[in-house]
Amino acid sequence: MKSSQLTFDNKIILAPMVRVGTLPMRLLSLEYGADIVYSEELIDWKFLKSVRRENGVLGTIDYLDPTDGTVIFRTCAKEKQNVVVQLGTSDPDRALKVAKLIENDVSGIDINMGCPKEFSLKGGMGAALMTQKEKAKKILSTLVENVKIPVTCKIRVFENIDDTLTLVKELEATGIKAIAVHGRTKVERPQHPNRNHVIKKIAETLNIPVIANGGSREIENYRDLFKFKDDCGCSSVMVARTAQYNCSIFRKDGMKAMDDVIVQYLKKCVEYDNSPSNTKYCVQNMLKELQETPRGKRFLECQTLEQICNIWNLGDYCRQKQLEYQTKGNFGRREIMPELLDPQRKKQKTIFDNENIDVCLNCAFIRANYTEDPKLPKSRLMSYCGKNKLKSPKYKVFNEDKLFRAIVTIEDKKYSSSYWEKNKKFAEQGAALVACVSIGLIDKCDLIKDGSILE
Ligand SMILES: Cc1cc2nc3c(=O)[nH]c(=O)nc-3n(C[C@H](O)[C@H](O)[C@H](O)COP(=O)(O)O)c2cc1C
Repeated sequence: MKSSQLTFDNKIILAPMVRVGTLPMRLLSLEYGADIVYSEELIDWKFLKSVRRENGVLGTIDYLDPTDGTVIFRTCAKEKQNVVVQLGTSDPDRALKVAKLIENDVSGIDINMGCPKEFSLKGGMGAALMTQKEKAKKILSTLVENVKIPVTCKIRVFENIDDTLTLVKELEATGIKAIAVHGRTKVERPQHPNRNHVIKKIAETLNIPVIANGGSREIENYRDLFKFKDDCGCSSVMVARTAQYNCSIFRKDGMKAMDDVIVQYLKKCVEYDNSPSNTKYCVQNMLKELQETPRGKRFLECQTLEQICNIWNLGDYCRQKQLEYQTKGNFGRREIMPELLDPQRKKQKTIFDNENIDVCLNCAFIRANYTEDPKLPKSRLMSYCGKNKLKSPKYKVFNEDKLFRAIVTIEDKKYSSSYWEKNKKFAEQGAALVACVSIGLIDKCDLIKDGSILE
């Protein structure tokens, strides 16, 4: 219904940020006080090949890559009224197909017209659209005419104010509900001053809400958000980098300490089974130079959500939650749904399944747990075989999507870890670890304590 549609005046908004604007960050920003949260930029063709699934265990709606089950976009009811998906596109028809796919799950669609990255420009997306006005207008008008949720776009500015004003007037005429303006040109970087006066001119010229962006350098606390937006003559403000470092910037009552924010963020990551790599990336952004401290270095070694949580004393919370989810059913990120597998991957999975593994544990190899080489699982296994006059262990490595799993064979018995490692060496160590536990060279309880065993 029109009356319940998202509006864009007097709003404080989390800006679209690749890898940062995933579900846990969006939900936490809303909890702290953001009015609207934008997703990271999602490329149209990735969305188009995705499959929509309602995840009953997590209570989310997932758009999954059918070839490997990875999450392209995850959303949930808690953000439904406030989330805008940002699309990277160069084609009205593709953009419309995506919009129709997602229009019942989100509250708005934004078109990225400001990204200056080579990948976007070469694909005719992002800032390339600012110089291909007809195409830009066609994308926006196609969406406005055919989808029931508001459409917005996010641009940068031209060197010349008049060119910028001509562009925004034409974009406004397509029927978009708001326009976010990052006050730098395509070639300018964060160290260049933001052209607040140009944003102001745009706000004076247009009738739709103009969302001021680009002010992170001048935004250190909640009050600064308002100073920046007033300086730009806008009623709404969108913030990226300041929120990337500490999303409690949205709190009226002042910012929270970094560790408090990390704890709240990690809880959301566990609750919504965010991928360890994405979680790690976002926490790294919050830690900044603190990554160099002993705690930061321990954090950098982490490979699983549980290991990351341990550092902020949330290990028990993480284990409990994961157990709860496991008993409810399949919620795993990398659990591949057989019906979605393409024929090539089906073949690979079958090959792995047919290996008839004798002992399999979900066991991650954590390099930091082994200070001396002779203590490494592979070395231990090798010396065990030598002492007992057995043939040397034989390793077979499997590779899927830049992730690795190995099987080690000792005396015709096959051992493997079901955890996919980031490289071949780690995969072999993981398989050796399983063999060591099974043979009794390493105590399973120790592995549970140090976070290597994940179930
Ligand atoms: C890590 C990161 C990722 C970003 N990803 C996107 C994106 O996906 N789409 C987009 O339109 N802008 C993206 N931006 C640009 C921001 O949305 C914003 O326009 C810019 O950082 C200026 O705002 P700020 O001064 O508040 O940081 C990104 C910026 C950062 C720092």
